[in-house]
Amino acid sequence: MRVDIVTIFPEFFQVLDVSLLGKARQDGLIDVRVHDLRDATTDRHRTVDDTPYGGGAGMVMKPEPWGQTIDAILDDAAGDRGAPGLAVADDAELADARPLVVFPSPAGTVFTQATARRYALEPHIVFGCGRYEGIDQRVFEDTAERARVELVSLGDYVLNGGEVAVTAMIEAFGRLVPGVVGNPESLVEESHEDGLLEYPSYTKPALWRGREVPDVLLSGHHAKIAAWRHEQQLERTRRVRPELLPPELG
Ligand SMILES: Nc1ccccc1-c1cnco1
Repeated sequence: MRVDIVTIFPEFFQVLDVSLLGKARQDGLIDVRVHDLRDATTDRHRTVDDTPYGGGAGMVMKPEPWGQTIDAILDDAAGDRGAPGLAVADDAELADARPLVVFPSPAGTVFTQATARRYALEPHIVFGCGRYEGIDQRVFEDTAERARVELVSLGDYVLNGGEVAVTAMIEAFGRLVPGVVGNPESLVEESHEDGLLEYPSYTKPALWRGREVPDVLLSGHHAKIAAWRHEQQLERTRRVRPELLPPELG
């Protein structure tokens, strides 16, 4: 899987060199390439934004550097995908074959575990990190002529830019890419994986500051343990996130 990130803060993504994702990159499972948007500027000050048409506070990111950078990435990836003259699939397949370009945005659809699962199956995703004031709207429209474009939000709060959101999304789908996590079993029993919040977990010692571990977890009775854990999931979900409960369990 190839991931391209366009940002004015390339150093921000050094975080992707450590931990699980660092190993996935070393193992060649995820090929992450970071692009400095300012490299596509032509003026001495490497300007990437300007005042908004129609007035208002803040600055808007200029379209030219974005168009040039995204075109270069998509042209490079098209070259990776094989020689020119590639058989052109019919419309349905072509839509699936086009790369995915994701722009974190407070105006986007909310990123969920289902989004992460879908992204983990994509051969190539380009992430465009904009500022809160936004990227010139024509960038999304122009990019949509050659790629699938998605505006995605992490939730209803304000960030200064897309870099934090992209890091979170890469962690969320990166761990689902086959081979990244050693034991795929560990991906199954997690919050949101089955639509419910996860059950509480315990480990040694059996007694800690006067607090014991639930007896059922020490019983060795696997069916009872599974039933207790599922009940805990339902109780926790009902209490903390009732909107996640399936209608029949609401
Ligand atoms: N606030 C933002 C500003 C810029 C790019 C993304 C966001 C964002 C994404 N999810 C919530 O906010």
